[in-house]
Amino acid sequence: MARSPMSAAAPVVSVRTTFRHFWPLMRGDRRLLALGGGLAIAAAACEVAAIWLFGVITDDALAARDLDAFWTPAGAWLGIALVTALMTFVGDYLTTLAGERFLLRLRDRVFAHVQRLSPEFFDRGRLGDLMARLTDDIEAIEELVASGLVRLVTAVVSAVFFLAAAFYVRWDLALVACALVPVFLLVTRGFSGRFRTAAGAERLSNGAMTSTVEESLSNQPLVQAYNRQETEARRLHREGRTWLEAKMAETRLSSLYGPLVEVVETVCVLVVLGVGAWELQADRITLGGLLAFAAYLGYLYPNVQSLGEIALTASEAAAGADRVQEVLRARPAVVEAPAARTRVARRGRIAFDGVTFRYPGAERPVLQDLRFRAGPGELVLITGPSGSGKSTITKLLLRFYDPESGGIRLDGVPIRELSLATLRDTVTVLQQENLMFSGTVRENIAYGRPGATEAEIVAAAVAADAHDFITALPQGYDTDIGQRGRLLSGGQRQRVAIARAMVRDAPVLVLDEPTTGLDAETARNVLGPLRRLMAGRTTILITHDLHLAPEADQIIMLGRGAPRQGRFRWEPASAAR
Ligand SMILES: Nc1ncnc2c1ncn2[C@@H]1O[C@H](COP(=O)(O)OP(=O)(O)OP(=O)(O)O)[C@@H](O)[C@H]1O
Repeated sequence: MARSPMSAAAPVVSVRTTFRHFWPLMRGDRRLLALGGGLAIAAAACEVAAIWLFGVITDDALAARDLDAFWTPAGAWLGIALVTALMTFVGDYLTTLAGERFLLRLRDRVFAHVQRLSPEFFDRGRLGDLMARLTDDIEAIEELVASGLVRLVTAVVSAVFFLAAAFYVRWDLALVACALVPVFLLVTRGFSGRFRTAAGAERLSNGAMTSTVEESLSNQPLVQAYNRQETEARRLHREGRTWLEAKMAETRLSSLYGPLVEVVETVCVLVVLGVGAWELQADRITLGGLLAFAAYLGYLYPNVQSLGEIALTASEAAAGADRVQEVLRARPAVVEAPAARTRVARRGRIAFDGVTFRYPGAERPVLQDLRFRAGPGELVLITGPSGSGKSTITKLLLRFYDPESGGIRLDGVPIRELSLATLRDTVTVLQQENLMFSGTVRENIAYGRPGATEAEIVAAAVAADAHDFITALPQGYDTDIGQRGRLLSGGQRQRVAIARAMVRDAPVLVLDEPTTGLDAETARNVLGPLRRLMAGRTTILITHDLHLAPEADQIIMLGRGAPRQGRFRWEPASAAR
């Protein structure tokens, strides 16, 4: 497996940097988030009032054995409970809505970025790991930037409320209760660094496991044909074990944290109750006052505890954010010119002017001083041994990479000056493997040009000799062709791909080994549709198969050194040289 361009362990970025980086994406929903947070804080204020009413009921109705004194505070308490319930519901709803919208925006942004990266990025990285970054890791960021922020603010403000109320009831007892804070800070500090490392390891092994599942499942025909099910199961088991260990290391920390803080809390509550009992005996506090005080502590401590948990979640989010930011830092191999042209003549004249190219990091160039020109209706056949750089020509023409020296022109305009969309709109590539999406035959043909009419789709299918087999399918053009079109035969997929290229109707056509994988008869049969597709267009045909050589206007032979080429009618004798 090639080394991934994304390192195994992403560089560590602080929680603050993560927050600063992703907060701008919250724009548009900040008010929603603030409203959600505001309601959560108001609900906490209501809790303070409710506890105060509880103290009033204890002293005025229960301790004084006076039922009349019960009704007013009880009614107020019920009213407050209803308002709190409503505010909690609306607050939760708004916070979640803001968080999910942030997530949607973030995912869209990362996906749009990923779609601009060169194929190189996908070739070197592991797809499953990238998928994990686009799902789980992005969600972790949401927990830091949106819902985490609201939880943090709410917990801080609530803690302040309950602490202030406790101080109001008995400041000296409240001071005893505050003894928790430094212990709590020390415990949290000790945990969060370790938790961050453990969470990073867990994210990483999660990515590795997803990659293994993705790879194994997408290669199932190979796995089953070679009886390698057990190897794959072992591979996944190994990754699963690593994940289990990483998850347990993380859980050991997160599960230890809660109980540890609770023990500290219990000690504090017991000290407060002990001092309270003494004060009660000396008549310096009422029973209602003491119970209300204890209740304020009962609400204060969970908030303090959740502050610690938020610190741990933030560490986890930062670990995920590192991995997402690494994707965002990846740069495409080519950059669009600032004032790129969006119009070309669309005639399809192409010129390679002394193109030399080497892949990033490669020692030797794949192509050296490649020169040729071609115009509408012409066929350039490119041949040569495997690995000689034939498919690389397509990648350069589509500008997935820029040449090291020399240049490529389209209708007289250097392709570096064109917008990528304009350039790629002008060129249709029929790839070696006919890539399909799951969906219907119609959708797959129309993929060539969004908005293609029914008549255009059918005409393209007819020209591609695909119409007859499509209408014989159970639901005709509406038949689902399965994952990556696997319910169709190789030859049928080829024709659907030709129909898709027809619908696209671009002036330049690149056929990359169009008959690879087809048996001799099927290959002969697609020649007709291919010729119809080529008619009037500038065609580059990359092939080992020299069937179409006699029709070529130019043949370029790639190999070691400079390409050999000629503008000639094919004569088998010259092929041997
Ligand atoms: N993304 C890449 N990074 C580095 N080297 C690459 C990359 N893609 C291809 N190569 C190398 O460049 C050379 C040319 O590859 P290319 O796919 O253009 O060959 P080809 O002539 O089309 O081969 P085939 O006939 O087998 O399809 C090969 O040696 C290959 O190993």
